[in-house]
Amino acid sequence: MENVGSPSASAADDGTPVQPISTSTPPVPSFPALLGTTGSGLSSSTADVATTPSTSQVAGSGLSSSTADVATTPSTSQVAGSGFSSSTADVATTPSTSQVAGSGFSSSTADVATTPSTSQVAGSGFSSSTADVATTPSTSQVTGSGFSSSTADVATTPSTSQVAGSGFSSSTADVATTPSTSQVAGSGLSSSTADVATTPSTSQVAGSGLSSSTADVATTPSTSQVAGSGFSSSTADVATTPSPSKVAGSGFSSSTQPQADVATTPSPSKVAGSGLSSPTADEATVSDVPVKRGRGRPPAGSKPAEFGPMQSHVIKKEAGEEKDLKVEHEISTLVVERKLVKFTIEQINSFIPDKRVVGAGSWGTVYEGFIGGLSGLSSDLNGERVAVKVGNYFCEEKEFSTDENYIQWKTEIMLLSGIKHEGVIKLVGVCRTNLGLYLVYPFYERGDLQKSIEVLDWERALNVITKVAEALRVLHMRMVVCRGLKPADILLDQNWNPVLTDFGRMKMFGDALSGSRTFDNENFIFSGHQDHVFHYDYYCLGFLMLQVLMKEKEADFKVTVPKEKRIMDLDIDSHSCNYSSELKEQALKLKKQNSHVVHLDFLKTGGCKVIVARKVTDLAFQCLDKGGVMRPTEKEVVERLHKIVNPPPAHGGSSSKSSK
Ligand SMILES: Nc1ncnc2c1ncn2[C@@H]1O[C@H](COP(=O)(O)OP(=O)(O)OP(=O)(O)O)[C@@H](O)[C@H]1O
Repeated sequence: MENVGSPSASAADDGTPVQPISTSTPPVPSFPALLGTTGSGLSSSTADVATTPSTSQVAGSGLSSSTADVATTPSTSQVAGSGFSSSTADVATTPSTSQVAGSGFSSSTADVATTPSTSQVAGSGFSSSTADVATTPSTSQVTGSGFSSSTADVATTPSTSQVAGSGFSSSTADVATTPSTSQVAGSGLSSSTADVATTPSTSQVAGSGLSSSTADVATTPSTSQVAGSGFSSSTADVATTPSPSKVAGSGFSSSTQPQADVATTPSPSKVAGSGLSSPTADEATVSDVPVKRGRGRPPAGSKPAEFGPMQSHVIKKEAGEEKDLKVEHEISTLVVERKLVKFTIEQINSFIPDKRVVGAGSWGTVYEGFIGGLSGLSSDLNGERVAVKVGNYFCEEKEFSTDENYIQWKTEIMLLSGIKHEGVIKLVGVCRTNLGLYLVYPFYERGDLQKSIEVLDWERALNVITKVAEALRVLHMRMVVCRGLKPADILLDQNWNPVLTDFGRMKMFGDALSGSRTFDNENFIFSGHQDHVFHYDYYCLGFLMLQVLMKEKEADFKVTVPKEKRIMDLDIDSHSCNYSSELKEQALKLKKQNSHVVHLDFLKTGGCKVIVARKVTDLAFQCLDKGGVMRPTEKEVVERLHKIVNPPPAHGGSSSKSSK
């Protein structure tokens, strides 16, 4: 595959500002003038009240789908190589265009868009562009291999995201009145996020590296640039002037105003040669983790973790051995940027004096705890019941920064501190010592869904399914994939509302598919291609739905359900739903395994009507469609569940909860 575009700025060594990456748009892939389908694949085009064509084309193998409601111009979707191209527009007055030239996935969605929402992939990769109430385009382009995502809500100007080489570029804006721009020219990650930004939040990588720019209520740009290889991060809250951060050579540059509420001057940070620059408004916080270089004995006065149950697992290392500069920077940056509470090991131990274990997994052990009246902690934490997750051990042979436990710990922190949603667990705080990694969350007394799956009544069961689907959609909008959602990863609050937990295994888009789920995934993962990781989550959701409907703790459904506990026996053969032959085969296989679809309890206790149970079952099976053709979109899954939970009034009356 050809990478079009190259870094337009080279490493400077004299401290001069980094040249911005050329904003010229990568060439639009040319497509054969095809109408309909030429290779194998599906081409579907649907329009309601469309005054111009809704065009959908497939040249190689793949799926091209184009849907328009009240579109006055075409909603165009094209696939030239193998891949998936989807273009959806509601009340769009200009085209919503989505194109794939190589293999990949290109999705363009616009609601009430008055200009195009454009999404293009030229090489292999993923390009997604979503706009709600956008008055100008929300553009997302990948030319080489990589990922480019651009999302705008109520954007009045474009939210642009571009990848020219291989890499990841994400640009998100809420109520942005000017562009939120994110660009990668070489390989690397460039992420730009703005909430209520009135000017651009710009993030650019020219060489390889990471450039991240985040602004909340910023009235001027929050700029972050990397020209050579390195890391550049710029964060501002209620900033009225720029928080620029630049790296020209290789190195690290961080500019943050973490404790300034209304910062009126820039917090600039620049590295021209190689090295570290972090002149922030809060340097004490950045440097409060002592930086150790090389090997050495533990510093005088340092205490080992008191963790009784953990001691046997911990491979003791000389303190300082693993504390390389990179790890320190990573942690310091995370703690400061994400405004995390960093607990000491003494505090962690005081939270869990009796070490009561409530759960365990492959990463660690979870203890029930309580934050007592500790000085030095904010008052809203005192008195909170918490769960403390303790990493199992570090592997001595590995370099610390590449240790899988450490990577999962960091992933969990990065993802959880970046996503605030009622369906996603909150991170209360973190702790790291030479011997242990710790994560602190609110405590969920009802525990995980696996423990409670048998006692859920119908209404709660439907509520769990719907809220998990909503949370999954939110994760996907942030480009996070679960990679193996299962009941043990869903905690239930006092009101039986679910929250997703266990984010260590989740990934930002771009990693190979893996997960702890064992069922059938070798069949499902058609090619191991990155496009499918999002679909895989919905496959898992389908499975989870069946587990809830059948009150099955186990994922493989091989357990034989006693006859008296059997459920409504779905007559799959004569069933009127639109199962594909492959899906029907799968449903029949499940049926043969004595697995039926809705647990008898639900019907017996007057919990649900057969017709409603069937609707949920249909949806679950469609999520399970291996071929992916029948699988509903994320939006559709959530909308259909909402309609099931709260159906529209039959005769113009008010909507009522009649899902029973
Ligand atoms: N906040 C919490 N409140 C109550 N119980 C919890 C909480 N967090 C986790 N648990 C319990 O601990 C169990 C293990 O937690 P978790 O799945 O996060 O660990 P893990 O080591 O990351 O697991 P995995 O092997 O799936 O990666 C959960 O299934 C749940 O029963």
